Amino acid sequence: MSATRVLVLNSGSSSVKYQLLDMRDSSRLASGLVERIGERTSRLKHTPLAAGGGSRERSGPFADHDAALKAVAQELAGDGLGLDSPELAAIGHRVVHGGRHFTRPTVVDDAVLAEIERLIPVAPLHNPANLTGIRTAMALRPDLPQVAVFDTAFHTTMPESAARYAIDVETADAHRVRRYGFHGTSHAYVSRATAKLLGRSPEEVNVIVLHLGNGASASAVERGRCVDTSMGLTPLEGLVMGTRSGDVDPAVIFHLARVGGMSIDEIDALLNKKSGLVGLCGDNDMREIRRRVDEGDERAKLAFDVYIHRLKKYIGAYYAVLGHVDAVAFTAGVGENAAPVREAAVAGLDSLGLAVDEELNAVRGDEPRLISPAGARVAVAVVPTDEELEIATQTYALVKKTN
Ligand SMILES: Nc1ncnc2c1ncn2[C@@H]1O[C@H](COP(=O)(O)OP(=O)(O)O)[C@@H](O)[C@H]1O
Ligand SMILES: CC(=O)OP(=O)(O)O
Ligand SMILES: [Mg+2]
Repeated sequence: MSATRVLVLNSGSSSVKYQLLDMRDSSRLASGLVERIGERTSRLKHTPLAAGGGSRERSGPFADHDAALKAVAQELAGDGLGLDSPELAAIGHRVVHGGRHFTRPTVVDDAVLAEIERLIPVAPLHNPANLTGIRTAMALRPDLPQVAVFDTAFHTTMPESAARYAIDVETADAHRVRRYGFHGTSHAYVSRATAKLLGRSPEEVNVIVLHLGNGASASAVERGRCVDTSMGLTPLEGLVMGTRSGDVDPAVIFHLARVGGMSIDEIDALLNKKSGLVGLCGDNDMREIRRRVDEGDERAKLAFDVYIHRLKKYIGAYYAVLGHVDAVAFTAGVGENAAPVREAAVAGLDSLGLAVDEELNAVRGDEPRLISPAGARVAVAVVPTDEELEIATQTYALVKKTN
């Protein structure tokens, strides 16, 4: 096959991240981001890496994901990297919810589109954006394979004991209520990269991966296979996130409806958009929260403490699930950049063999690195995730196989 380039689209609820890669050496030709789609202040930042130039910014407004992607296509064309290029082999799409059906990357056809659409109620912030991304890309290049790479796929190996909620089996099955897990592309990539950092193969190690971005999730990876993860039916369960509550007693919902007089939609918006760090202190950016903590702000300290307490609980839980842990890996925006979060999350866990070396933890960089003291029983690592590279790799492998 002569075409060796893959365009990856990671469409979020209000953003699109993209990368164009040459899969001969996995090099990046261009990357970019459209933020705040649908708002008046939306903007596009495009970095043509192959051309060696700096980033270009373009302000919107981009009314929806369709408009945003058309603008991305124009930017790429401006660098001679347009979607009409014969060197483009496929377009890879992050799709957040694939249910139980999709366990591996899949070439999109009408049936696949229909299934992604059917799953919208369990990924209302994500799947609609993913669908628009696929449809717009299909319209621009109807001849190219469009490949869906699912956030849920890596977690389909979870045993029933971890995937089942303890609710009536018939009711759960009738409505496909179970724990699916998300961020799987990142958990897969980071657990493998962590094994590599340790000089071992993925099948030889047990890793706890902490993906701490705006959305956040933890996973327990046993010899390369996911055995538990913190997100559930939807990306709301588990850790404290930027705007999502993570775990709450389900009776909070009944209480807010019955006693608080709130509608289901209002409670949904509360838990998904007005909770987590933003609900606790008004900010969802960890940089800002740390700045406020350092100034003695009590609300910011409360938010930080609740965030860390939950994170620590999951580290302990997954330690128990795995029995033996070789490494704990921190990744995504918070995990890769926020040294105080990493330090606080493992503080006091020496008896589990977990500790962070203060100097190593303070080092910044883009490469996977150890931050535990020399000779520690469990490695603690910072392992930058690269969901776009992983999606491109899976996409290219699939189209090469089918061509
Ligand atoms: N230097 C930093 N220090 C602390 N936190 C950071 C830093 N840079 C980014 N973050 C955090 O990372 C978050 C974004 O993470 P990211 O993985 O890009 O999220 P998403 O993919 O969900 O948008 C920001 O909201 C912010 O809290
Ligand atoms: C599934 C999920 O939470 O994704 P994100 O972190 O991109 O919002
Ligand atoms: Mg992310």
